[in-house]
Amino acid sequence: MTLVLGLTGGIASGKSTVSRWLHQYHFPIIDADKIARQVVAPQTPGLQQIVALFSTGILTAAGTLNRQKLGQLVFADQHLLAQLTAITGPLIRQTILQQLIDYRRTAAALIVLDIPLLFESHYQQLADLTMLVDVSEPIQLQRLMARNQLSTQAAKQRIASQWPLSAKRQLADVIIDNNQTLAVTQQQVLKFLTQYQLV
Ligand SMILES: CC(C)(COP(=O)(O)OP(=O)(O)OC[C@H]1O[C@@H](n2cnc3c(N)ncnc32)[C@H](O)[C@@H]1O)[C@@H](O)C(=O)NCCC(=O)NCCS
Ligand SMILES: Nc1ncnc2c1ncn2[C@@H]1O[C@H](COP(=O)(O)OP(=O)(O)OP(=O)(O)O)[C@@H](O)[C@H]1O
Repeated sequence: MTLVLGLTGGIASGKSTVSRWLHQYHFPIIDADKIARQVVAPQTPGLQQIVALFSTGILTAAGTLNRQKLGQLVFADQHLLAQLTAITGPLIRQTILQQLIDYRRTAAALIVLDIPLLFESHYQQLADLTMLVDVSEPIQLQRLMARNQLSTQAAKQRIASQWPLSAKRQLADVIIDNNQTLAVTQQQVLKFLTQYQLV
């Protein structure tokens, strides 16, 4: 029996951190951010569509997508973000669905869907259970600014481009509180795995 876990959070709330721990137990991870990078790799239809929308100025000298520049543009303009997501969203969904089929065939006890926009894009329908990696807004802001070297305004714009964590809290089955140390968070993940007899 396979349990499909929809893992989500807000930007910089700690999804990748929790996902890395789950991967240490050899559970397969379907990583939407990683897939989002694959579907816009050089020579893909995804990258061609982005160039058609933003011009070749959105490429690096090496011909790859300039992610930093694109992030600066789209997170400052909701309309542009919607246009980008209209290109990447269907490509990401197709890959997620295929990976889910492939991993189901391996009869893994747990498959993790690590998807930032799990609720916004209705991916929770694919999951048996949803888990939210939760943080308070001041801590989220602080960690995001530190990790991405962003100003307060730019970090706030990125947070505002997603549903607030307060809304996601109402929908999640399991909430992991990531406001404290990594060790405290890890304990909660272990408790979950034990409760579901996955370790
Ligand atoms: C804008 C881009 C180029 C910025 O790249 P960058 O390497 O700086 O960030 P990265 O991809 O690692 O994303 C970091 C975080 O931003 C947030 N984020 C990314 N895309 C979106 C989006 N469309 N809407 C809201 N938040 C988003 C997520 O929390 C994600 O974990 C990139 O995020 C992107 O291509 N986004 C569109 C694809 C997408 O929708 N991804 C979400 C997968 S569900
Ligand atoms: N409990 C914690 N204590 C201190 N720092 C933490 C903690 N949890 C995560 N971090 C740090 O906060 C940042 C965000 O964490 P992480 O990258 O796991 O978030 P994420 O939700 O995957 O982000 P994104 O949505 O942007 O991909 C990272 O720099 C990480 O090292």
